[in-house]
Amino acid sequence: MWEHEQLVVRTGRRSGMTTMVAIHSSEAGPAVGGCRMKAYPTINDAVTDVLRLSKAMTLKCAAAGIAHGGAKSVIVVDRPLTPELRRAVLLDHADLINSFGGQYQAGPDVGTGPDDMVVLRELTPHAYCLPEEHGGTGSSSGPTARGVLAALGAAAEKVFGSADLTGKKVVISGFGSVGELVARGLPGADVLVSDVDGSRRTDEFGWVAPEEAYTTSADVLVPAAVGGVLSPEVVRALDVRLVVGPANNQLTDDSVAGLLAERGIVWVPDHVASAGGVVYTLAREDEGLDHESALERVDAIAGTVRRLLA
Ligand SMILES: NC(=O)c1ccc[n+]([C@@H]2O[C@H](COP(=O)([O-])OP(=O)(O)OC[C@H]3O[C@@H](n4cnc5c(N)ncnc54)[C@H](O)[C@@H]3O)[C@@H](O)[C@H]2O)c1
Repeated sequence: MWEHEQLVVRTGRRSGMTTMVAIHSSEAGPAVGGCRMKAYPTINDAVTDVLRLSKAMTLKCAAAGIAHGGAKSVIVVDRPLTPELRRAVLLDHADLINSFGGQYQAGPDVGTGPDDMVVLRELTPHAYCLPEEHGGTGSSSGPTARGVLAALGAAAEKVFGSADLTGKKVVISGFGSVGELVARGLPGADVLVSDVDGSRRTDEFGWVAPEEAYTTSADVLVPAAVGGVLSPEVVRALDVRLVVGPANNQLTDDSVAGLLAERGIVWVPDHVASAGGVVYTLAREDEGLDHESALERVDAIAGTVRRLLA
């Protein structure tokens, strides 16, 4: 059954490139979600991604108690991006965002950042996370990592009897902006990191080859790269007690949650664990809260995880 409110796919008049917006739900309020800029094998793959990601945003806002619905947008990269072409496709995308009259509000996601939001803002007011010098709150990676750490601590209380992960072995798959901050937020833990980009390797943390990240024996696994990583086959091979991380849509389908439970592995749903960024950004940019008060909202993810696991 079609459960989304809208999907609009458009060819940009400046760039000739395809961009799209999916609004899953605006029942709870204007729909929010990041703008992903990425190459896809086919347009259908991009459509599938934007539909799944927009639904995850509805769940994320609902679980975090935010009065917003869920949406997502995608810019399909189909050729090498020069700075001029990047700007052209962002302006095309801004036109598309504007056509929703505020029912879709965009932020950065994989492939885009605060500077891209500045370009969107030239044509639409509906863009969050501009750099601080432009009046925004910048990258949401910090608050997202903080929310993951809050979720991790609460889940560790349940699984290991203590939120303190000192001495516990933690594998982080995806040593990007969030993964790195999560790694740094676990002093005392035996942290191993993994990334398809070998240049991310550092002496600061142990290293696991990306193809071994999901089979390495550990206490905790943190998916912090891409979605669709927990398939039935992968779950059968997991050798951890707890999975919690920021990557959106970690399960290949909902039934995998049952397999995790059968194996006695506690999994914190990604739409709960990864909400720190959107919680913080909306608290600051919509409600005008100061930094510390917005971080308190992020830390409240721990309470949500405790209730969920109870
Ligand atoms: N940044 C945020 O505020 C935020 C908020 C919510 C959810 N998320 C999700 O969290 C995840 C990480 O976000 P980020 O901002 O750190 O992204 P990022 O692009 O900075 O980092 C992702 C890292 O994963 C690596 N990677 C890609 N494919 C991989 C694979 N198959 N195995 C191992 N490593 C791989 C990349 O090389 C990169 O270093 C993404 O799924 C994102 O959608 C991020």
